[in-house]
Formats: sequence, C-alpha cells, structure tokens
Amino acid sequence: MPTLHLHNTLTGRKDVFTPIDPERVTMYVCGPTVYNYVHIGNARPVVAFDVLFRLLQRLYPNVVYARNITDIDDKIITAARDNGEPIEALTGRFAEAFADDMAALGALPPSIVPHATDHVGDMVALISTLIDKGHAYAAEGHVLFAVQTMPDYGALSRRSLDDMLAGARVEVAPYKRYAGDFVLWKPSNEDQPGWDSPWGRGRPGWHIECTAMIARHLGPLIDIHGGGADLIFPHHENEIAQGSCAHGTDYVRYWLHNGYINIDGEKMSKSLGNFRLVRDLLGHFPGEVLRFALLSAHYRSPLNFSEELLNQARATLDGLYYALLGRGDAVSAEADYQLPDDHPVLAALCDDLNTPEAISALHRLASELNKADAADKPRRKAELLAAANLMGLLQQDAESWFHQGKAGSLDADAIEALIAERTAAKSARDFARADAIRAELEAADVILEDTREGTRWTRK
Ligand SMILES: Nc1ncnc2c1ncn2[C@@H]1O[C@H](COP(=O)(O)OP(=O)(O)OP(=O)(O)O)[C@@H](O)[C@H]1O
Ligand SMILES: [Zn+2]
Repeated sequence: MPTLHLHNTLTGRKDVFTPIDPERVTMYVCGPTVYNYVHIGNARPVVAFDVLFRLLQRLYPNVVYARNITDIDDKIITAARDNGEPIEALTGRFAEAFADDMAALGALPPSIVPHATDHVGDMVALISTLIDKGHAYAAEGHVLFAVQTMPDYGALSRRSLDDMLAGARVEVAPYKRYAGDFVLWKPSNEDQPGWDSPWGRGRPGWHIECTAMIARHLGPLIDIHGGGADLIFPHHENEIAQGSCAHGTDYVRYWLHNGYINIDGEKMSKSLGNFRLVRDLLGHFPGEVLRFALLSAHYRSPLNFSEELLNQARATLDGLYYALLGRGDAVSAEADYQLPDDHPVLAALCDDLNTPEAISALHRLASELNKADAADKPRRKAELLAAANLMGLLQQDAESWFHQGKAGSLDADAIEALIAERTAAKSARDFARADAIRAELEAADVILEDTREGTRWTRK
C-alpha cells in the first residue's frame, strides 16, 4: 500500500499517516453555520477534504467522515429575526442549499452529517464532565472553560496565553475568572432559543458543539480533523482543550488546514463583502469547473480567485474531456481496471494531497490516450477515468460535457472568438486544444470548414 503523508498543523511538518484503527479511519471537518448561502472560499475545505475522503477510501476498507451543520448560533438568531421566520425554517433551507451546492461541486456526502441542535444533551453532559474534572466553572448563567488549568493550551496555534490576550478579541466579562477563558454555555433570554440545563435555560458555545458531536459519532480520539486556517485559533485550540481535558486523550492525531481563497490578495469573506456565492457561479459555470479551479492549487497554498481562473479551468477540462470523446467502447475495460498502487496520480495525492501534480499526471495520460492505437485506447481511457475519479473529476459522459448549456446558445461573437482561439492554438501546435474547440462548436451545432482564406463557419 502507498504511504500517505499529511501536513499536520500540530507538528508543523509532513507526517506519515498511521491510523489508530486501520479498520475504522475517522475524520471530521467543521461544517457551515447555516444562515446564508456559501461562497467559493467556504467550498475550498469541502472540496479539499472530499479528495482526502476519496483517497482514504482507496487506502482503507472503512472510513467514517463526519461534517457537521451548525444550526444554533447568534448570527442565525439575528438572521431569522430579520426575516421574520422561525429558526428551523431558516436553518433547514440553508442546510439544504449547502448540500445541493456541494453536490454540484462533486463532493460526496459525508458518512454522517450531525446537526448541533440534535446534540445539546451530549454538550450538557460534556460540560458537566469538564466542571467535575476542575477544567470549567459556572458563573452568572454561563459556563467557562478555565484555560489556565490546561498546561498545553496554545500548542496548536503556538501561542502563549500572553500572546492570545494581546492579539485576540477576547471579551473581558465580569463573570470570567481569567480574560482568556472561553464560553461553553451561555444564558438565553425569553426571545432567544434555549435548552434547560443545570446552569439554567441557555444555549451552547460554538466550540463545544464540534467536540460533543465528535465524541458521539467518532470517539474520544480521532485520526483527522480539518477546516480552514482561520479556525486554528480559537476554534480548534478550544476544541483540543475541551476534548483532551474531558476524555484524557490527545483528541485528534492529525490536524489539517486549508489556505484561503483570496480576491485581489485579500481573504474572501462575508464581512469584507468581497465574496462570490457558489450558487451564483453555478449559473455561469458547470460545477466541475469550480471544482477543478479549487484543485488547481495545493490546498495549503493561497489561491487567487478570478474569472480568468475559471475560464482556464474550463479550457483545461475541455482538453481532458476531448481525450475521452467517442470511446464509449471502454466501458468493460473500465469495470475491470484497478489503479495500481504505484500510479503517479495516487503517488501525488499521497504526498499531502498534491493536486497540481496529480492534474499534471492526468494531462500526460490524456496526451498518451490521444496518440494511442485504437486497440490500446479502452485500457488507457479506463486508466484516465480511474485516476481522475480519485479527485472526483472527469466522471461525466464526454459528449454531454460538450453539450451542456451550449446547444444553439453561442452568438456570432462567441463563435468568432472560439475560432480565433482555435487558430491560435493550431499555430502554437496545441492540437488537443484546437480539436476540443472544434468539438465544442460542433456540440453547439456550428460546422467549421478550414480554407486557404481562413476558417468559415455555418450553423447546422
Ligand atoms: N476565503 C476562504 N478561503 C478558504 N476557506 C475559507 C474561506 N473563508 C472561510 N473558509 C472556511 O470555510 C468554512 C466555513 O466557515 P464559516 O462558516 O465560519 O465561514 P465564515 O468564517 O463565516 O466566512 P467568512 O470568513 O466569509 O465570514 C471554514 O472551514 C472556514 O475556514
Ligand atoms: Zn468545529
């Protein structure tokens, strides 16, 4: 079996991945707070960890992947009030929209999608354990985690308590014994949703939600925990404090964090208003184009988002799908094909999910496929499909790829532009691209004729 290396935020280096129990590999990724539609930055952890989920399933017989839905939060309460609708109606709608958007990006459904509001009993029990063990205290309807009771607090983000107090927006509240203590439980007034607890009617803090759902569904110690780099502090630091102090374990073996999707060098975020919703982008680009764009950079590197990035992704996919056109004869070869353990695409992904390298390997496979003898094509097509499937790419029928959203929809300017691009591709000897453009035009019922005076076109 190939060796999987993963960059672990806890150790600061690429470590060899060794599961606690190879018969049941466990992974958790923090999911969305469901009060609006997600932007393409929020989609990055979903797509990156979907590739890891696919890879782990290739390597191990049983992988349990949980990604939660945060359906209780102050932003949710505010949004529901602003809309004048019940909280459950709002969260139900946006949880469903999230599932649809992520399916459009080709992300597999996780094994478990726990909702925070279904686990409040588990959270109350966990908080009680932390109080019993002397790591938490109740004060004025709140329960706080006492960070000074944990010697290793700050190990993940490599911050001392002094750094945290200086650098972070910690709330100095009268009920806190120490300014860095964080909330496990807070009181709800009559207008706010709440649950009965030993500390009065209230609701959980955000960090305890993930720790309780992990313990319930995956166990007291899990293999992999992922999320965006903005979650390292305080969210994941606080999860470690809760989980390790309650269970007496290390809580998580491998911490993985994705880099940011940026716009003009700045993190895409709701607060800055520089975001593009997945839902809107899907009106202009197939989901696979968005997925490919997200995978075109290594998951830990920053990736600048632009229209150009998406156009590039579409053109590259055109070239790869072109290699798969008209070769439906490979169906039986495909069913029999097993990706070998030393396959270059598998090797690239096992190197901390090196998707740019894996995509280069797909290009090499496609160009060999374009040049191969007819007899050899079915096996090569099966290989390209199996390798791409590890990244959730190229799984559509190639003919339909070129037909989608195109038929009759190209105006004369768009046709002329594609013809100019094809002429340029031919003079650059990029024949695969040139042929892909011809196929794209054919799919839109445009016939090309190359003459000495240039390329003429007619509609079928
Ligand atoms: N620009 C980005 N690039 C990559 N990942 C991101 C980006 N913005 C948010 N994420 C990730 O998306 C996931 C969902 O996060 P969350 O719902 O907290 O988004 P958010 O922080 O509300 O978004 P925003 O930063 O836009 O306010 C988290 O794993 C977070 O790290
Ligand atoms: Zn979380």
